[in-house]
Amino acid sequence: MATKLRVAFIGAGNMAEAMISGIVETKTLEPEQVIVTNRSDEERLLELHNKYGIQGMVRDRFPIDSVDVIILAMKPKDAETCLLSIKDQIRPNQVVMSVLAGISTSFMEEHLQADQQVIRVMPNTSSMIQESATAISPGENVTMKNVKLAKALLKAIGEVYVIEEDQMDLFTGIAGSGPAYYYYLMENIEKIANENGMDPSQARQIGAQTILGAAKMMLEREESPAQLRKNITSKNGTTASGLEALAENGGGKAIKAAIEGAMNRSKEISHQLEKSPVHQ
Ligand SMILES: NC(=O)C1=CN([C@@H]2O[C@H](COP(=O)(O)OP(=O)(O)OC[C@H]3O[C@@H](n4cnc5c(N)ncnc54)[C@H](O)[C@@H]3O)[C@@H](O)[C@H]2O)C=CC1
Ligand SMILES: O=C(O)[C@@H]1CCC=N1
Repeated sequence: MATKLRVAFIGAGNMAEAMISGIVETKTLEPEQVIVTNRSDEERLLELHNKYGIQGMVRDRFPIDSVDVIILAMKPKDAETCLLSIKDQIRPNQVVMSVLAGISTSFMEEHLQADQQVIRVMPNTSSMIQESATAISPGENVTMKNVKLAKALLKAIGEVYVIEEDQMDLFTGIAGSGPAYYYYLMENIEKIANENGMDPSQARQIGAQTILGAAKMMLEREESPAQLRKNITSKNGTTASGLEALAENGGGKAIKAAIEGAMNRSKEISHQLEKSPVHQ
């Protein structure tokens, strides 16, 4: 990683913090190489400065020319205004990365200068502990050198996959939103454990270790998930009963609906923005 590289986050919410935490804690960048901005919430900027040592400043005071990489981390609905506000201030050799759900590289390119280098990124909040599954799709003008730079930067927050942009909505449904499904599963495990007399914090440890073990098996073993499942399932045993109940209660259907729901929302955000008056 270039030692002098300077990176600015526009947007100081949960996702920006999760990424900053990974980048600073792994020492991929020194805190003074990272700037975070928002519109006006100085208290939040001070909080991030105190936690990570990075520089915080409100958007109007931020000298955008002073950074090499700009990471857009506001809500998708605020993207268009933000892109138009930076359009005339940025140079072609600055890279604009966006972590926004549903914001395509062509949308960014159309709202910036014609030759602007842009990269669409989809991380998740496990960035905070350097365990994100992050996808990137480079825009048309980005150089290979800057794709490599983006990969190196994002490696600080977990695993990085370069994917075709037409897979980005699906990736968002599986991985960007994905941690929430496992947290929801865990909330329910804790609830059931509590109803059956187990301390919720102990249930959380046990449930999380079980998810972690299964995740590691899928990453480290060659068997398919179906085979790994079969290996646990004794005839007339407990797992068979559990899986039967899961199927009878629409387990597979629920997982499909969740991923498709998130994927379709990502597509919908793109379509809504493309139809917006400023865009036309
Ligand atoms: N939270 C998550 O798990 C993930 C979020 N994302 C994407 O990250 C983006 C941000 O999400 P969160 O951090 O959860 O939202 P958030 O609501 O916590 O943070 C958004 C931030 O953007 C700031 N902001 C809005 N407009 C601005 C502007 N014009 N200039 C400067 N700052 C501005 C707000 O003040 C706020 O600090 C979203 O677009 C979302 O799609 C992507 C992957 C995962
Ligand atoms: O809920 C959202 O829209 C964002 C994008 C992926 C995760 N959180």
